[in-house]
Amino acid sequence: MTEVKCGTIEDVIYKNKENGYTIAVFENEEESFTAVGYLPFADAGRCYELTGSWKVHPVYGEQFDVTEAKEIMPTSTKGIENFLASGAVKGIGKKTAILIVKKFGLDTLRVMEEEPDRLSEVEGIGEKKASIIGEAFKEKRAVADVSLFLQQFDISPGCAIRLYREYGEAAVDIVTQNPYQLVNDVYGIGFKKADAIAGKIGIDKNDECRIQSGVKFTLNYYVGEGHTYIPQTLLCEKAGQLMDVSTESVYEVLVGMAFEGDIQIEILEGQTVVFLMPYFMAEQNVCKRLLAVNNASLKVINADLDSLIGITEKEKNLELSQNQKFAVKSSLLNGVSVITGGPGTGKTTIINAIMNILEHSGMKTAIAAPTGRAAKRITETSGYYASTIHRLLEYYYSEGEDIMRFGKTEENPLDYDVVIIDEASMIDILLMNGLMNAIVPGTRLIFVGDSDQLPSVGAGNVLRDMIDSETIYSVKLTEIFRQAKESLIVVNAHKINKGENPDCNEKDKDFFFLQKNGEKEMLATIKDLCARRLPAYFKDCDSMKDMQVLTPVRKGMLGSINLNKELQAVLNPPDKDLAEQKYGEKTFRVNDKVMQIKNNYQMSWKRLEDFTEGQGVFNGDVGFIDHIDKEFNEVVVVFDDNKYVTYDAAQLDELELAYAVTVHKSQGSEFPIVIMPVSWFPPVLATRNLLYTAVTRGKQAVVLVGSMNKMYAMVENNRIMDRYTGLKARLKSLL
Ligand SMILES: Nc1ncnc2c1ncn2[C@@H]1O[C@H](COP(=O)(O)OP(=O)(O)OP(=O)(O)O)[C@@H](O)[C@H]1O
Repeated sequence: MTEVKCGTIEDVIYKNKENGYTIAVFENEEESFTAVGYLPFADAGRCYELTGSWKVHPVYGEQFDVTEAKEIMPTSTKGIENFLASGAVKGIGKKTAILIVKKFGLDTLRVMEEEPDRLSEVEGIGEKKASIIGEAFKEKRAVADVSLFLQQFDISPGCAIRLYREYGEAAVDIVTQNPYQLVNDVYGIGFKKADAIAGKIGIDKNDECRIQSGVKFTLNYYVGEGHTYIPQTLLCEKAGQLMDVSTESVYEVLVGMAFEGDIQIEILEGQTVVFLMPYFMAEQNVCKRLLAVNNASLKVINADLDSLIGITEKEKNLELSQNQKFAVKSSLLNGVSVITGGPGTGKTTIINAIMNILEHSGMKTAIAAPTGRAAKRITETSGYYASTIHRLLEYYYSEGEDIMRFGKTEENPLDYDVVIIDEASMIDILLMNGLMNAIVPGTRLIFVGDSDQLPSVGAGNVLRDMIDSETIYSVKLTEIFRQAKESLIVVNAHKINKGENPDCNEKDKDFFFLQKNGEKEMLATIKDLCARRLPAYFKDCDSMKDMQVLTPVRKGMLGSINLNKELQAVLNPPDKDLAEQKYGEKTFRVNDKVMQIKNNYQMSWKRLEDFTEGQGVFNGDVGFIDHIDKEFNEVVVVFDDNKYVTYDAAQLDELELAYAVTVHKSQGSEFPIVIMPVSWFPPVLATRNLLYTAVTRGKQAVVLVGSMNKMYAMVENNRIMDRYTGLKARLKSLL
């Protein structure tokens, strides 16, 4: 029989933060009881009106099974104090809760809602904090209403906050009118979730909005896998399967979508293919501009190149090989050029030589790389300042449009005679598009990178496509120089790349293999290496900063998720002095090594030493938790260059532990010591390419742990995931 009960949470026994499923002990004036169900934001001290019925659990006995839960405001002073002390309102912790209730008593919640300024009458609360608390309370009340309504669609409290932040009061209307809109607007809601909501609302399977959304979802899925387009037949088949509709229904909707400008249907090399519009525009534009820059006449260097190379060799006290000289010359003689090579083949040396020559020639030059870490490394190894490509292009967050934009554009281009882009294998097509927009013909554009690395995380295969098109001048460096040859990491990387097995465990060398059987033993060894053996051996190395565990996968015992949990337990165990903040299954603790997992151009950072401020935290940025403010439920992370970034509780889904990261995420970064498990991994991932990328991340030592045979299998597995990208064909056709 359905009943309605009110009560205050005494104790939370279990809470799934993702979906709000909770088991909690409630109390009211008459009884104490256990309730089970979806309770938004459940915490001790909060009051609810529960609708449900009594059930008898075979083990735990009688429980109140909740079908609907509505948070209500407490009515006693003790209740208000407990509610505020629960962390329900940002900015109020236990101590402040007591002081506020002491001041305003039963009038507390009204004051917070109607006269938040008056909170500054409480000791320790300034005007700014009063305003933060007022805003937070307002948002809390509104989110509670939205969340209550969205419970029926299994939308988690965390998602409800994001929905409210995106749509404000209109959230409920948008969810019920076109849930598919959420897929585009709200991080964390994908097609499947929107489709489940639509199912509950009763939207028809063949509804046009549904199919359009399914098509976009499928295209986005392929973009996420690195493709810029997908063959039309494959798209119809996959989207049809996803939505359980016929391929014909998908095909019919495609035409309308193309008409609306959401997608582009094109015949590429004899095949009908479909692009999401931004990727089509980017490919076309990149192609057109690359050719324009390549064919433009260049500012003349007023000296003989051979003699400039001679001067540089003298000044730098080195003799460039024939191939290196050739690379230097061709990069200065062509509008666009590419220099590739594996580790130790002299890419940095060539950048240095080119920079030296350009300085002598009075050319204005910029060096940039796709990631902050790569840019920092170039500055450290070459001595020339390098920025990220984003910074070079003066990115900013455009508040009104809610997107990231570049300040450097076709109308306001970069003012350099030469632009050198290092780690070019990591540039995806959208970033390349931004770059090409800002380059005027007449600029020399030099791409340097290792085309055998894994391709960019984002869609496209820009570097390889430029090389394979044979329209851009490319030089491949193959010689490994003496100093580099002393490193087994370098020698083995080249062996792996050629399909040969690496040499391991040579005395006084830097490439080690620890043979271990079974995943449990591998995991135990990795933990022991990080916590004890490696710090004891490499005395100068910091196990948090200088060692990096890499893994091919996210899931499983040796996946990054589990490795992080296990490594956190040994490298930064719980301690009464280290504050913690939970998010779903994750626990963040002060000192933890963490990684930002999506580009967030809006997120603000502050540098304490010079009070500079800016916006933008990027996918792959690694930092450490500096402190956790329990009163504000905020986690403060310090990233490279002492940039402090504050995450509120709802933003913690953008953060992951980073004791272990996937090899894909590690691209462009280098670490003194790299440790990687080698077990059975899915063949699409356990490739030569991936092993090569992982090994080349290590500078001082690479330690592989697991099965030697599995490593040999990876070397054998020369499967390169082909990406559907059109840049190569476009470049060829325009030539
Ligand atoms: N022409 C040369 N003569 C002698 N030594 C050279 C020459 N070119 C490069 N080297 C040396 O080879 C080593 C590797 O060169 P460099 O660091 O430029 O390669 P890289 O391709 O940038 O390597 P990585 O990708 O690993 O950073 C360095 O010690 C460098 O001094």
